[in-house]
Amino acid sequence: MSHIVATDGLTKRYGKRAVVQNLDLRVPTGCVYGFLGPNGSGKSTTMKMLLSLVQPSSGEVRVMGRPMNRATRRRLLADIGSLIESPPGYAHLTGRENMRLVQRTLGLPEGQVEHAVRTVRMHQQLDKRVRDYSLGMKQRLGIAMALARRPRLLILDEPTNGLDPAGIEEIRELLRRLADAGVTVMVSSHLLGEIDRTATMLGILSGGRLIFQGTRAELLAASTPDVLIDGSEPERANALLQAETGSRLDGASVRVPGLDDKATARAVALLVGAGIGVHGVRRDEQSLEDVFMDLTGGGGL
Ligand SMILES: Nc1ncnc2c1ncn2[C@@H]1O[C@H](COP(=O)(O)OP(=O)(O)OP(=O)(O)O)[C@@H](O)[C@H]1O
Repeated sequence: MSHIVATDGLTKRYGKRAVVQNLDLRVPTGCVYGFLGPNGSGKSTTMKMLLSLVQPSSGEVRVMGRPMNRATRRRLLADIGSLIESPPGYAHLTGRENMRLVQRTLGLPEGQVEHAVRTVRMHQQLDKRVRDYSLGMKQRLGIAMALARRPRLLILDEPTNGLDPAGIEEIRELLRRLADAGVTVMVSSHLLGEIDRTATMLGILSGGRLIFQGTRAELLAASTPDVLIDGSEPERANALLQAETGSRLDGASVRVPGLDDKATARAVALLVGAGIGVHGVRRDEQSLEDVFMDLTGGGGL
C-alpha cells in the first residue's frame, strides 16, 4: 500500500518536554485519515511538522515518497493544501477578494479558484466581507483557499472546532466528496464522533504518543469489552473478583473489565467454586466512543 505521509520516530521536544514522541504515522493514499486525541495531545504540533512549519527534534517525515525538510518544502507544499489553527483570510476583504489574492500569489488559472469555491459551496457568499461570515463560512473559505492549488493532500487541523451540528455535517460531507475526487485528507479532531464516520483510517494520539493506528473495525477489535456476570449473590461475587480484576457492581450484575476468554472462564470457576450460582455471562456492547475513551483515559474529551 502506498502512503502519502509516513513518519519514522517523529519527535518534538520543547526544552526537556517531549510533546510528540516517536510517531510512526502511515497515511494511505486516497483515504480520509482521522487524527484524534484530547486537547494538548500534540496533533497541531505533528501537523505543523508534516508541513515543515515546525522543525522536528528528531525523526523523519516523508510526503509523497520524498523527505520533507527545509530544502524540499517549497516543492512539496505545491501539492499540499492546509488549514492550521484559525481560518485564514483578511477580515476586511470579501471572500472574492481573498480568493483573488490566493490566485495571484500562487499564479493559478481563474477556473481553478472558482472550482475550489464551488466545491465548498461558497459561490453565493463571495461578495460579503469575511468579518461578516459565520465561523462555518470562514472555515469553508479557508478550505477553498487550501483547495485552490488542487492539492493531492489536504491537512486540516480541527476544521469542525466551534461549529454547530449542521456546520459539522457540512464539513463531513465535504471531506467525503474530496476523498471521492481522489484527494487524501488528514483531519484532526478531539472528538471522535465528529470524524469517525467520515474517516477510513484512524490515528489516536495521547500524551504525544500514537496509541492506535488502523481502521474503525481494527479499533473495535483491539478492545476487550467488559464481561457482565449475573449470579445468585452479586455482592459476594464482586468481593471475590474485585482485587484481581477491578470489577464493580452494575445493577444486579458484576461488571468485569479487560477479561479475555480464558480469564472469564477462570472467574466463573472461582465463583462456582465458592458456591455462587452463575446463571449469565455476557460481553457488554461497546461503542467506538467507549474504546476511544478507554484508550485515551477520557482526558479532555
Ligand atoms: N511553541 C511551543 N512551546 C512550548 N510548548 C508548546 C509549543 N507548542 C505547543 N506546545 C505544547 O505542546 C503540547 C501539544 O500541543 P498541540 O497544540 O500540538 O496539541 P493539540 O493536540 O493540537 O491540542 P489542541 O487541540 O489543544 O491544539 C501542549 O502541551 C502545548 O502546550
